[in-house]
Amino acid sequence: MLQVSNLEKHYQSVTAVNGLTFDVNPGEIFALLGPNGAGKSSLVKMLVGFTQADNGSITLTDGDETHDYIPSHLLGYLPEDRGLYPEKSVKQNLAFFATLHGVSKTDFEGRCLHWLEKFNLTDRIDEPLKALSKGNQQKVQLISAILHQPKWVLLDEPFSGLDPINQELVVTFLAELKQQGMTVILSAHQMAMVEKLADRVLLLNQGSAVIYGELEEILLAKQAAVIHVRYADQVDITSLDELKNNYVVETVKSNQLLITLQNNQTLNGLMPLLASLGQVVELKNQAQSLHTIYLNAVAAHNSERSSSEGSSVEISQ
Ligand SMILES: Nc1ncnc2c1ncn2[C@@H]1O[C@H](COP(=O)(O)OP(=O)(O)OP(=O)(O)O)[C@@H](O)[C@H]1O
Repeated sequence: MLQVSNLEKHYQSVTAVNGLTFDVNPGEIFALLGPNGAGKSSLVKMLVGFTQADNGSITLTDGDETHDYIPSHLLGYLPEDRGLYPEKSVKQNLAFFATLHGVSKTDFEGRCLHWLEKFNLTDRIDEPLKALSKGNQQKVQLISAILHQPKWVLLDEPFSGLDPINQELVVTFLAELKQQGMTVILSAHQMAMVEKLADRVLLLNQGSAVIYGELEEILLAKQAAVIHVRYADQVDITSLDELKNNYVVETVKSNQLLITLQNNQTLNGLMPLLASLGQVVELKNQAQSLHTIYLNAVAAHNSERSSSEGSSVEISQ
């Protein structure tokens, strides 16, 4: 288990990571999300021990041992700055990393062929890396990170630079790592991919946690809150004060409403009001994608931050 508590990282005047607390459970796929500059890479570098935290703690428990970062013998790492040997062949590159991690020759041969086939790269095995497209080089780098079958896999933006077909291959790749019992932490900007595979997510903004938890629960909570209603005929919400004054109602079309339930409001309370407006022919939850949830949460957090900064400026004046 990985436990992060009140972690902070400052660079001169910039607070890159601002008091983060979260856990990563063994065997799960954990996604770090957030806009550019949110602090993901700074966090990742502390998790792998490349930089020191200014405050707080990281505790990795592995059997009887504890570590204050993920040690290299337990880790498969795809760093933000990629680096392989362009003049060497695909196989030589992979063999180099496998040897570095003590993988036997027999294990290497089997795993190398297995993953190259999964990524449609089998026939490129003897070509120099520089002859491959950037996306294909990235796939080789991904393979190099996990050939030694580490317990923990940390991937900084594994989808970047890949076309949709190759992004899907990476989703399959990550699902297989999970199946093999590895714990995967990844940072990513591709919400559709994250939605397909993450068990839990941590959304960062300006170094702080904005959303943290089970992906399924996050999606369900948002889904339950927005109700789409379609009537047989057009309706006039101004005729019903109790609805328009107490609920957030948006008229989508003359016969369709979108209602966002606020704290403590329930469908039971809403139903009689909806029925009194006209004949309801369809009532459904409006699913929100992770993409929309992300955008709304970041926008709300930014406006909260700027209004609290604004008020503190007024006080200091
Ligand atoms: N070495 C550094 N020196 C000074 N500031 C830094 C350094 N590294 C990161 N920062 C700043 O810390 C903040 C967080 O950056 P970080 O790279 O961790 O974000 P990120 O979420 O990984 O962004 P991206 O999605 O663009 O990779 C940014 O404001 C960045 O400019």
